[in-house]
Amino acid sequence: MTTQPFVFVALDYPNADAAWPLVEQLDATQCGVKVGKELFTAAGPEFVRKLVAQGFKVFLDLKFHDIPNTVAKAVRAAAELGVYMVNVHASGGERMLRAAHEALQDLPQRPLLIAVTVLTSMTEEDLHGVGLDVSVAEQVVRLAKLTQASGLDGVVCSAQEAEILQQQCGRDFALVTPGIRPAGSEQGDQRRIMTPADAAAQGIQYLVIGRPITQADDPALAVKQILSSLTA
Ligand SMILES: O=C(O)c1cc(=O)[nH]c(=O)n1[C@@H]1O[C@H](COP(=O)(O)O)[C@@H](O)[C@H]1O
Repeated sequence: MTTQPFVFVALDYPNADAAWPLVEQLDATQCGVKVGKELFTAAGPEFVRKLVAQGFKVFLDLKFHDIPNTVAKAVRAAAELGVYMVNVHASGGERMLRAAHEALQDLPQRPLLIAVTVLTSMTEEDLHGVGLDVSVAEQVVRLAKLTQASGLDGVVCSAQEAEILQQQCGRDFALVTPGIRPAGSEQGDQRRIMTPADAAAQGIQYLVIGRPITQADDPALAVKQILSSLTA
């Protein structure tokens, strides 16, 4: 039996005022929220603190990718906001991953530290375009193993790679999967997608869902329908 995944609603809005009406309709006991580059750049740490104060599990998705010292300090600053999860790019390499992990160790309560493997918008052709002559699955597994060996809690990948990652990294290694698309919804720039129900059946721990909710006529209803599809 698989446990139902926890859903992070991606608050991909241009500012706090645009995001807040949806936040007000969400139940913090049923889902979390993700703050990414657009909203964080506009609304900043204050907005993240406000979400945390409202009781939301917050995934701060800033995908840090820099030299080890810079990423370690950035991850530490994110942790001090009280977020539940923070991410870095696994392709920053082992020393960067270890430095990020190390930076959180003395905190009484630390966020989950997750590394992005291959963005869900990318295909094998895109990997070839950046000089990586491997399949998506090979690259995802390679980066997930590096992430795990560096002490992190899990990876961002597509739900399509869940099975191979569960085989290669075990079921306790957290999988965070964007690229979730309910049947009939627009794919947009995502390439490696799966429906919420199919992703739930894979035993994935965390789903990230943005536009199928934020662009829906009734975003709050879209959240409810997605959550109920996970148990169906
Ligand atoms: O780290 C992420 O959250 C992330 C990684 C990835 O590989 N793909 C990906 O889509 N995301 C984020 O997940 C969200 C997906 O949004 P939608 O495509 O609108 O559902 C966006 O906020 C992305 O920034």
